[in-house]
Amino acid sequence: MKMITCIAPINMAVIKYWGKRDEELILPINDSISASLSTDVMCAKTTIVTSALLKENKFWLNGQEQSFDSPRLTNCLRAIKKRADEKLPHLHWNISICSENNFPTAAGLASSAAGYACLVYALAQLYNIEGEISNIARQGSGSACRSIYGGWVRWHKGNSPVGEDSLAKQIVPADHWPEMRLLVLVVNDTKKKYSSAKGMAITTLTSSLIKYRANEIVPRRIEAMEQAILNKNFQSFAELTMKDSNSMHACCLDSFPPIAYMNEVSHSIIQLVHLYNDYKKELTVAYTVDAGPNTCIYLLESEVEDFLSIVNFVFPNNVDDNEYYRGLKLPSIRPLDESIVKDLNLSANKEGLLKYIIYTKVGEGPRVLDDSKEHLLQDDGLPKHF
Ligand SMILES: Nc1ncnc2c1ncn2[C@@H]1O[C@H](COP(=O)(O)OP(=O)(O)OP(=O)(O)O)[C@@H](O)[C@H]1O
Ligand SMILES: C[C@@](O)(CCOP(=O)(O)OP(=O)(O)O)CC(=O)O
Repeated sequence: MKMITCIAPINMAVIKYWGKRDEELILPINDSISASLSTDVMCAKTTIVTSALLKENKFWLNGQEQSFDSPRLTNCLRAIKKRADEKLPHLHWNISICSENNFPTAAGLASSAAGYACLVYALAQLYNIEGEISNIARQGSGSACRSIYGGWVRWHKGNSPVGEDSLAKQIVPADHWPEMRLLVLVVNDTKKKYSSAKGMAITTLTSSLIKYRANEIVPRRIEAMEQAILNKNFQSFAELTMKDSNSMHACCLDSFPPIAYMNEVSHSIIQLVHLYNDYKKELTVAYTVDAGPNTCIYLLESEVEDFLSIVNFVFPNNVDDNEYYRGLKLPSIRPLDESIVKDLNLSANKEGLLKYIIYTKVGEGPRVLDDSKEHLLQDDGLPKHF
């Protein structure tokens, strides 16, 4: 019997992956860049057990048994096993997988990225595989390849038709830009209508704008973004981040039928960011939105207090603070200055448009949890809480 438990981070893209050139192998039409986010705040956790006594392969996600036959899971498992030493006795035993996300699944918070990065990383440990595994995680979910590394990561789209060069590389580690923080403004954490996979398939098939984005816009923008990160140039980073998010959502709206992931709340957060940056006379906060209405704000630690007091004024809530503010410890949140309310002509929305706010930072890649108390499975391959 062998058992392994790992955790892996979600990541938040600043240059977005949107569109595939190969659906089955999950090969993208453009490079993308993201930051992996602290596993202390949000992570997927996966335990795998393999034993000669297991009668069949099993998979549980967030306490619910799932089919083991999903093509994405099968592809990852096949690709990993191909890299393992044929003589490993346990390579031919069945496996039990149990995974949990400590944040909402399939709600536009990159659960598939953390989930498949964790699965592939854990499988690689189980079968003693060394070296590049991001191109295997990619076959679970494209963005998962970036979660194989910590810090700032670039997914190179590659040119090979079979995808061996479509892999992620770390640009710089997590401690390169230690002041960088993220506020995830959770607008809606229910399951969305179009998964990223479905949405980007419609865009790739029907949008003419996406071709211009992939061939002209992103190739230029990606190099500028890499430089902005290397030089810790927040002005350039913020401009590129916001423009790229807008570009992805413009392509979604250019799809036929159009896909609208953002809602009115996302749009009013975006307007607020622009208003705030104009007021500060420089770009001090940057928004980015994935395939859902939740809006993520990249900002430096020194800006968190000011920006959050504005967000709280514009989006009042009556939720208990311990429930509303999640993640890292926030600086004290103070009421907004009357003068700013006047200068910016701010008005408060009705209560409850934001469900909660996650405060986090750039973090490390996947890792093994050695403590046996962390395992989600028992020796017999069944979940502990079954
Ligand atoms: N911990 C996990 N282990 C394995 N698979 C997972 C895990 N978490 C999520 N998944 C898979 O990812 C799917 C959700 O992916 P989807 O792209 O719809 O949402 P998301 O990743 O939360 O949002 P987005 O990618 O748009 O930010 C789940 O239905 C499941 O198949
Ligand atoms: C908007 C995005 O978050 C899209 C992520 O798409 P997925 O990686 O979830 O899609 P599949 O490859 O089909 O699983 C942008 C990004 O993370 O780059």
